[in-house]
Amino acid sequence: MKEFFFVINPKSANGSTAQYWPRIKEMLQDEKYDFDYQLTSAPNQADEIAMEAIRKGYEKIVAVGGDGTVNEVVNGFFLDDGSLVNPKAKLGIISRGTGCDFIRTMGIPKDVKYAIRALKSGKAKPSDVIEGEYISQQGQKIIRRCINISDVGLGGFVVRRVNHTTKSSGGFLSYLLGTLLSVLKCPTFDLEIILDNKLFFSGEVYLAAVANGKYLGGGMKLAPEAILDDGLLDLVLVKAMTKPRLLWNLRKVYSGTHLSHPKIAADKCKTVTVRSLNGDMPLEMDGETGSVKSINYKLNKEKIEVICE
Ligand SMILES: Nc1ncnc2c1ncn2[C@@H]1O[C@H](COP(=O)(O)OP(=O)(O)OP(=O)(O)O)[C@@H](O)[C@H]1O
Repeated sequence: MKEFFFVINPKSANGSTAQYWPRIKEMLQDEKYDFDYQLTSAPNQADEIAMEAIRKGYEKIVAVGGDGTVNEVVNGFFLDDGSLVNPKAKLGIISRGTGCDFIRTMGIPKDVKYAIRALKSGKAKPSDVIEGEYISQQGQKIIRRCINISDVGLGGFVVRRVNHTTKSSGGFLSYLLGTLLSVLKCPTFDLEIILDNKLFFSGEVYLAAVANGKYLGGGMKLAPEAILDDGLLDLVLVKAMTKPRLLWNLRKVYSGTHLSHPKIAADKCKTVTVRSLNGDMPLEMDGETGSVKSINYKLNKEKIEVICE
């Protein structure tokens, strides 16, 4: 059995990974890596590919793509009941996305050459995994896991917009522009937020985020106090305020200095329920979007080991 299995999303980084993968493969061969690999041929396939590789016995599964690919591969590590397919399996990341937000908190190099070297370090750190449970628009109960951040409201609005652009100006600018335009259009949402079974807030908000990592949107430090393996969820609420005020305060989110703002609330907890009091709200989980009326968050019962420097 080879040491590594790479799952590559050729469509990531604006489609450029398709051309760049042969170069990565060459670098891996030069560094004498022992590996097999598979490219995805459609969306939402990376989780199945990762799970099959783990079942075959590979213990180092490396996602090559953006936050969406990392999300899918993470989902491939877990059975429906939240237990690991193989507790010895570890996640590696070669980031080829535009957002690249999870690796910022984990400290995985963005530069492919260094990311490849980090895979050899043999070091790994545990990360919590967020579990979101909701009813799909088709009426099915869905359990989806995410490793970085999930949010309802403005975040889903932004990601939907950005995912429909080419993202050719890079993550920072694409998400900044997407956020500015979305703020102008996005309404507030009348929500009820329940933390550890107690009502935390009820009223109009732009965004309710549940975080494990600190960053989203190509470098916005939305949850500066989030710690990857503390066994807690970080809730960040952006309550209703005027749009000029929201735009003005956006700069503070990049430096993570927004938590003291009177219209921001943040807390740590074990479980969060976000319930809309008027219709569906946009949902985002690690950059993948949907639409829900209510969602329950908790931490998955098992952590995932992530290979890092
Ligand atoms: N072969 C494929 N063809 C079309 N889409 C794919 C394929 N493989 C994966 N996808 C989809 O591509 C989307 C984007 O992937 P990903 O998020 O990894 O890249 P990105 O958008 O460039 O990065 P980021 O989310 O960090 O900005 C995901 O929704 C994924 O399901």
